[in-house]
Amino acid sequence: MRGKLITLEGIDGSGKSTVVEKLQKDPEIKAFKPVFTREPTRGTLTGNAVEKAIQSDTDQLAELFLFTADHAEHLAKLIKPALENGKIVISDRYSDSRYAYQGITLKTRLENPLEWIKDLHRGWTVIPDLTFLLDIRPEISIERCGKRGEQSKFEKLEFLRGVREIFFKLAADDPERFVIIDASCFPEHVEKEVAKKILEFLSRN
Ligand SMILES: Nc1ncnc2c1ncn2[C@@H]1O[C@H](COP(=O)(O)OP(=O)(O)O)[C@@H](O)[C@H]1O
Ligand SMILES: Cc1cn([C@H]2C[C@H](O)[C@@H](COP(=O)(O)OP(=O)(O)O)O2)c(=O)[nH]c1=O
Repeated sequence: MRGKLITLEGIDGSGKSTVVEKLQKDPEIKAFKPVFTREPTRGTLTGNAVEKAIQSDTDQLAELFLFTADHAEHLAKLIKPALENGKIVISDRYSDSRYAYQGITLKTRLENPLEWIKDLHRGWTVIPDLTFLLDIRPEISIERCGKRGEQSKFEKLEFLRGVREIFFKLAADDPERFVIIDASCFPEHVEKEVAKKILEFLSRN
C-alpha cells in the first residue's frame, strides 16, 4: 500500500522545526516509524544551491526554479521511494511554501503567480495527504526569528503578511487536506494538537 505524505507549512518562525523535533520523540508517532524530511533539502546539490540563492540577491524567477529543482530531486530520491515502500513521510515545508512565498516574490513579474507556480508542478508532484498550517501573526514571527539569530531576506513584516494570506487561501481552497493550528501557544501544546490530528488521520486512512 502507498504510504502517506504529511506536510507542515507556515511562515518563518511558526514553529515547524520545533514541532518536528517533538514529533520525533513522541512515542505514539515513533511507533509508525515515519521518515522525517524537509524542503529545502539539506546537503544535496539542489539544496545547497537553494541555500546560497536565498542568502544572496538571486533573481526571483531563478529562485523559484531552484526551489522547484530541489523539490524534483527530493521527490525522486526520497519521497516517492518512501511512499512506494508504504512509509509515512513528514516534511517540514513542501510545495505550498513555493505557492505562498514565490507567489509573493513574483507578484509583479507574473499575472497570476499562484496559478502559474501550481501549473509548474502539475503532472509530476505528489500532493500531500494531510497538511498542517501552523499559524502565527507575522509580528510574532519577526519577534521569534529575531531571537533565533540570523535573519533571512523573507523575514519582513509586509512580506510575511502576504505569505500568510496565500497560505489561508490555499487552506480555504482545500479544506479536506489542510488543518490550521494556532501556533502561538506553548510548543508542547502545538505538538500535542499536531500529533493528535496525525493519529486520527492515520487511524482513518
Ligand atoms: N510555540 C512556541 N512558542 C514560543 N516560541 C516558539 C514556539 N515554537 C517555536 N518557538 C521558537 O521560535 C523560534 C522559531 O521556531 P522554529 O521551530 O525554528 O520555526 P520554523 O521552523 O517554523 O521557522 C525558535 O527560537 C523556537 O524556539
Ligand atoms: C521550501 C521553500 C522555502 N522558502 C523559504 C522559506 C524560508 O524563508 C526559507 C528557508 O526555509 P526554512 O529553512 O524552512 O526556513 P524557516 O526555518 O525559517 O521556516 O525559504 C521559499 O521561499 N520557497 C520554498 O519553496
